[in-house]
Amino acid sequence: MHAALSLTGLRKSFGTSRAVDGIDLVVPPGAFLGLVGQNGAGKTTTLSMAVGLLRPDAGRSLVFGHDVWAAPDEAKALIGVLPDGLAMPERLTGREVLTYQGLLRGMPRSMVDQRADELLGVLELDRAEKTLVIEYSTGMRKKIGLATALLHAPRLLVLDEPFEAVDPVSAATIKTILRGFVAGGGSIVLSSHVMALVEQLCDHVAVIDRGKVAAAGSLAHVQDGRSLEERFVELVEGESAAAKELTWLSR
Ligand SMILES: Nc1ncnc2c1ncn2[C@@H]1O[C@H](COP(=O)(O)OP(=O)(O)OP(=O)(O)O)[C@@H](O)[C@H]1O
Repeated sequence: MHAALSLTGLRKSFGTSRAVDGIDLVVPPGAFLGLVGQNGAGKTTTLSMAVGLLRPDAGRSLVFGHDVWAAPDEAKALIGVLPDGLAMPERLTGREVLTYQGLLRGMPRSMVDQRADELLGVLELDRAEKTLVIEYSTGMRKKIGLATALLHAPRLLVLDEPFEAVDPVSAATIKTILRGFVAGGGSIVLSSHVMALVEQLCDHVAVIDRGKVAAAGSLAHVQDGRSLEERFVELVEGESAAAKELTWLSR
């Protein structure tokens, strides 16, 4: 059986700075993997290359065995993506965004309408009916982005910080949707800075540090008997930085 996602030797430099430095990662089918790492570690760059939004300098990304660059139609039909800093058609309403995306994917209009109704309802995007995306809050943009990623019922979801700026009620809804997606046989890769959330939701973890995989595997394997936060700090050697103080703030 093919892996849901298989990354081999992914590399990307921006100018002289190497953002991703040889990432190898396998996401088994049915896995819910949390990708964690410090700011600038290379998570977004890795995920963008994994889904075919950014061309790597070297390496491959296979989605259920389909190369995202050599066989983009097959690969992209299987993935739903919530990219970082989502570029959206700003002058459309939330419903129009879903209709546009659904029709672009070749879905029948009746199916697009029915799923859009359900997604807007479940994600409580009531205002989305009439409000243009340009007027959305950050959290609403995340939610309509997630709805877009789910619309065509993909087999793999790749979500860049899906809970960022989302209120607790909506976060609970999103967690339920994602758990249901995995229970139904789907696979998920999500990036997050919130270790508690990764521990709560994910069964696999990959820790990225300075463009490389510092640790990857089942949650229990990576935790190695400690909390994910403790293990993370240890792996990325961030303890000394975390302990630094601004002495001039003390009175
Ligand atoms: N388009 C770009 N041009 C130049 N440098 C970039 C570009 N995109 C990313 N970088 C650099 O690549 C490195 C990795 O960035 P990336 O956004 O992948 O990190 P990240 O782990 O997602 O960080 P964060 O947690 O802060 O979102 C950083 O040093 C960043 O400055």
